[in-house]
Amino acid sequence: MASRPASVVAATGIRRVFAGTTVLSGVDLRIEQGEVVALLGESGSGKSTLLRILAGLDEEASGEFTTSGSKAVVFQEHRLLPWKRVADNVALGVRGGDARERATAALEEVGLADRGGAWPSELSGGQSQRVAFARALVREPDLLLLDEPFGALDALTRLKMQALFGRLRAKHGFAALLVTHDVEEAILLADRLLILDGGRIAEEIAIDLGRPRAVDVPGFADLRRRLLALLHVPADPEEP
Ligand SMILES: Nc1ncnc2c1ncn2[C@@H]1O[C@H](COP(=O)(O)OP(=O)(O)OP(=O)(O)O)[C@@H](O)[C@H]1O
Repeated sequence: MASRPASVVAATGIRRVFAGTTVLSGVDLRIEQGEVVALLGESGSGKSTLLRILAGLDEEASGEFTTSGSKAVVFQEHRLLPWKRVADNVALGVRGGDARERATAALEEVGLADRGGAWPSELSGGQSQRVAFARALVREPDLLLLDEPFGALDALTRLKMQALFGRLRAKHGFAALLVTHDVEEAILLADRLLILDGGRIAEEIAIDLGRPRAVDVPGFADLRRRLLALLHVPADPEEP
């Protein structure tokens, strides 16, 4: 019998209280190797808090969690160091004599092979976010933790970045936790959806729409409508 692949994230009973207010009251979560899980929830539901905990950036949380393999985080803002050139930003913290070559290869993968010598201030928002992805990829992560990585981009750039993410994922096979407000993005990119509500995972939905996937595949609209209802958003702007 084939053994079950190890989970890249296994968390149970994650709790986080800020100044007497319970934001996470007992989150259980597993992410399997190569699986993309989108985390949805209303504003303030604790999505970023959970992601930061899993990234190891919040030591005040309680509960148990393990992550296996290497991980990298991409935030809504690119967080590039303005005093380092693009390639140096990507290579930052990468050990080994081939760090430079690996940074160049990662930049090539995100379509910015020719911008390694540029300063971050010379890049557009979309390009900067590509660099942020290159900086994550160069670490060959088993797990990407993504906090609204396309949230600050214009709608067209966002679509291009979603396509880039799909290609990178198909090639590298990393697992990801994708925090997003965008219901369509979640359905397009994820294998499974989680809805955070009341401090817990209130709903879990496997997406069986196949790949490649587009907004017009059968089942997409129904799932979108169901998710909007779960998030208490009217599907029709004129709905009373
Ligand atoms: N460092 C902090 N100190 C105090 N309260 C915090 C802190 N970080 C988050 N919170 C509170 O925890 C709650 C959840 O915040 P979080 O940013 O995780 O929500 P979110 O679901 O990611 O929201 P959004 O979708 O608006 O980004 C909010 O009420 C927020 O004010």
